[in-house]
Amino acid sequence: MLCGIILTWVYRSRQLAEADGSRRFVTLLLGLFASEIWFAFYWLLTQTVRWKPVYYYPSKEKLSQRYGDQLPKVDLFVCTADPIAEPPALVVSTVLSLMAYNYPTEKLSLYLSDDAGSILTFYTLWEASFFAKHWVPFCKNFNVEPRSPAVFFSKLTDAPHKEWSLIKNLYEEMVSRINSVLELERIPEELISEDGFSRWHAGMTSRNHEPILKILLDGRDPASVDVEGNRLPTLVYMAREKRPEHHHNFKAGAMNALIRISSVISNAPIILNVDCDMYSNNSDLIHDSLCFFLDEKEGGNIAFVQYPQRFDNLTKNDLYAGSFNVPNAIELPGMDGWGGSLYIGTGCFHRREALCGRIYSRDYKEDWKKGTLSVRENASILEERATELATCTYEHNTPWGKEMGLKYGCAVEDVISGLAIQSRGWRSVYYNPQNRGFLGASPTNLRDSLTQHKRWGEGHLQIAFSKHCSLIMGHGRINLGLQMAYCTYNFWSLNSLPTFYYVVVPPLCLLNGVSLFPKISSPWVLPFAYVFVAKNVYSLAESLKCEDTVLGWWNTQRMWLMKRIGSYFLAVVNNIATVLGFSQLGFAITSKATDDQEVSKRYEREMMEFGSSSPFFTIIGAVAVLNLICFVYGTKRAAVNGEAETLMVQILLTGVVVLLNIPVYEGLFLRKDKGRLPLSSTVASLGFALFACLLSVNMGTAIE
Ligand SMILES: O=c1ccn([C@@H]2O[C@H](COP(=O)(O)OP(=O)(O)O[C@H]3O[C@H](CO)[C@@H](O)[C@H](O)[C@H]3O)[C@@H](O)[C@H]2O)c(=O)[nH]1
Ligand SMILES: [Mn+2]
Repeated sequence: MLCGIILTWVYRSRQLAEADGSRRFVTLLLGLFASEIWFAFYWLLTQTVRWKPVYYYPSKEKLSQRYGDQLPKVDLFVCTADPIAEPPALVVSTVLSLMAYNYPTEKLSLYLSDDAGSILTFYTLWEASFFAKHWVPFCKNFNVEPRSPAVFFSKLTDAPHKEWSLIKNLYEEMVSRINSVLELERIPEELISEDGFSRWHAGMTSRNHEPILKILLDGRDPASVDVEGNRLPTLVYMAREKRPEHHHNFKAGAMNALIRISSVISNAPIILNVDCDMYSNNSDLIHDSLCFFLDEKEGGNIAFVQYPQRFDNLTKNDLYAGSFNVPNAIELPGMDGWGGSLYIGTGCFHRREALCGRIYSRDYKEDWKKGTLSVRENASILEERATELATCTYEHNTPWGKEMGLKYGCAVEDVISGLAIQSRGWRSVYYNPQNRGFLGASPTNLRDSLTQHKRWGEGHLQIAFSKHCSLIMGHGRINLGLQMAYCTYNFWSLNSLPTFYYVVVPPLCLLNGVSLFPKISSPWVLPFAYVFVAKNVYSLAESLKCEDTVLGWWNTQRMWLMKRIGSYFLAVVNNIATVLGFSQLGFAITSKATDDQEVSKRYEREMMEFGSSSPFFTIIGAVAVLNLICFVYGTKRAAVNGEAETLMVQILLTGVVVLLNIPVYEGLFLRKDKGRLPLSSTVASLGFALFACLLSVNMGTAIE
């Protein structure tokens, strides 16, 4: 590959040297050359995450033999932020899947952070605290898998035994109560004055309210037991204080508040954090994860154990490339070979001390008994003490959000915080078990998917151009391989500009008969062809090895194009706007709810869902139309003027872009259903594409 790449550079240099006269042509070539140099550089970066992957096989039997009942306490954090975008029934299932872990219940405490500060979410958790009394023993007695009731009951339709129907009924009744409360946007009259509920009052909004903290189940209370008389895990609801004049720092703010309040209630040395849309798919995960931390030889410097983000709502050919199969199976283990994977925000077990900013040192000994000796305090006194830690002003003039907890001010708070932890001397582990640790919901329409990638692209770019860049912050602290591996993600967005250039300039030149590549009969075409074919065959083989389908790989290529010219391009624009002070950091929550039957049907049939207008679609549509026009007229022109030999590479290149964009043409011109591109996008795309073509015709004559 490297030889091929270098040969293409040789060709470009000679082409530049020979380009006599036309400055415009030289400029065009320089742009192309710069793009190619970038692609080569980026390709090189992606080799670092393929160099030496590491795979783990923990042995939980040995763990049990060695530690018996001396295992540490574990705190479980779940974040939710919006009862509309994140349906409470989903949140409850996530919560229950964690409460039912095969782990001594008295050692587990679950904390739910509700950034909406919604009484509806509180009601949901209150319901869950009752249902848990049936669910937890049921799971353990019948070895239920997975332990998310929503998923478990949706998998089996015929009752295998009486108990099953009984619990299923209880579950369905609970969900219907939750849903009717949501519909009415009001909790039942008789609950209003109950403890907990009474903390809500008129005038409270999600952006303006005092801190609310309620221990719904107190694990230390002998009366807090399930239907069989066994202790239940502690269950805590938290809505940190929100005031319009204080920035709340999105999920990072929520996580830091959770770290603090849990430190006075249970203070477990290990923290698991998951997003509300990710249930645990394996009830033995805690044991697996502890194998890493408690390993006597290797465990001492491990700060976090990250599981991959996997999804159970993907279609067969993964239309929106949401599976991340290749990163999950190859790139993240590849990072591990250099000292640890990224922290990706959910499905991650942390060492509390490392998360709180401790610098690693060889003689540090973890106190695994931490939190177990807490003095028996009255729950309401505990609540009061913890509430003070969830106020807006608590963090003022403290290291929270900087050296302590998750970092603030970045759209990928997880990645930047993980890098900071590694730069403090800790290592991380990436563990991708066969039976998939956590399962979540991936975006089910193009717009959501591109929006999510825009947020990520923005965050990563922000890291790349700050003092937190892995090459700066990591310099001398983490392995050079790991610094480079971080760059493959941090530089995502920078791919947008060269890609844009590559899908706009060569087609326009084709339209005008300007040849940018070697003749198809020249031997110089070989390195170009080799690099293109080898890169794609390799990526296809890799994809297939990671359980993608061929069509799935093709869809991934399309999504790469769309992400680069849509999400990443706007991420670059937005970053510049933020630097100039025109824009502010945001966190667009990914919607997890679709109740539109038609939309779901189209998703199942893998029809691209455009739906509403968005700047993404204007860009994507314009590029697609432009390539189509250039392909049709350029090919015709080449045939008529006998220029096929000199223009063939551009015809092929434009042809590939046209093929990738077939669903876009359908959405623009052919489809009639509601998922098609809106008329405004069609008009705008046509307008921009035609404008660019006309403009180029003028310039083309200038070059000739
Ligand atoms: O102000 C906020 C905004 C979001 N969240 C929570 O953050 C989580 C992630 O939000 P989601 O809308 O699902 O975004 P994703 O793009 O799916 O999140 C991915 O990317 C984020 C960083 O951009 C990481 O924090 C996540 O862990 C990772 O799954 C959810 O549980 C939200 O409830 C909050 O708690 N407070
Ligand atoms: Mn999510």
